[in-house]
Amino acid sequence: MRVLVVTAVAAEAEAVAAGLTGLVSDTRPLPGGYTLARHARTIPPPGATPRPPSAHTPVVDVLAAGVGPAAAAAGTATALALDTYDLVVSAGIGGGFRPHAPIGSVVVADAIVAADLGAETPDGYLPVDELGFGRSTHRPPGELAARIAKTLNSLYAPVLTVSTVTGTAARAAELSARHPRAAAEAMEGFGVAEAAAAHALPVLEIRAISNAVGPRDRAAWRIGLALDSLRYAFQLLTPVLEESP
Ligand SMILES: O=C(O)c1cccc(C(=O)CC[C@H]2O[C@@H](n3cnc4c(=O)[nH]cnc43)[C@H](O)[C@@H]2O)c1
Repeated sequence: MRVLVVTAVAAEAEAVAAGLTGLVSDTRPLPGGYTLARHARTIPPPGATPRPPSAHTPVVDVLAAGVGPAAAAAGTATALALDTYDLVVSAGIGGGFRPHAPIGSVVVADAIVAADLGAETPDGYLPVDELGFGRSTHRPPGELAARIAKTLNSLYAPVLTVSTVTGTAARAAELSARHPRAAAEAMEGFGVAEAAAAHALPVLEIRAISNAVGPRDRAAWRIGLALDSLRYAFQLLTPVLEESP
């Protein structure tokens, strides 16, 4: 498979890259000031037939596109316009909804939901699809996403995309009431998914939980632990990502 993994920041991209065991990496600049790290197996595993590199050689490209859905969409669309891929993955750290997703756990999205793309009304929130302006949910390919969740022994549940990090119990309760199965929130998945959809490509989202969704408590963040979980997730996923599409 040719896979594009999009993270927000360099530390997440480095954790993904560190997990891609056995793959050799190089970096290349993209227009817009992005740097793409390409990971590929240059020496075939024992028993595999050596083939010259082609547009179908399995690669895992990793791009840190910036924080938030707009930066994620712009970076993803730039990379997708310049090369051929079979799969796009939004990956990084995220907030976990209690009690489903404890710190250090991993969530694979069964739905990627724009949770604040809509309108407030006196009768409550209306998502953008109910306003008639598009969509607020992307569905990852069920069989692959479920298999990856099983490989990672992770939660398989909706991941919300927000432009503002939740920082109060009231907002966490509101989001949970609207999306009772949601296990995580982050800021990029929906942007990555919109760009993937524009290129007719399947999309996954994988989040390692660094903090609980709720009242702001910066001291309780465990970014190192979440990055470790992210690295280990991609270590387990390397053989899956190298499979034929
Ligand atoms: O200073 C704060 O209180 C604060 C709280 C949460 C997140 C931030 C960030 O600037 C990180 C955003 C970055 O990390 C992902 N992320 C991690 N946890 C969450 C979360 O609970 N809600 C939303 N996004 C989260 C996100 O995808 C961004 O890439 C600062």
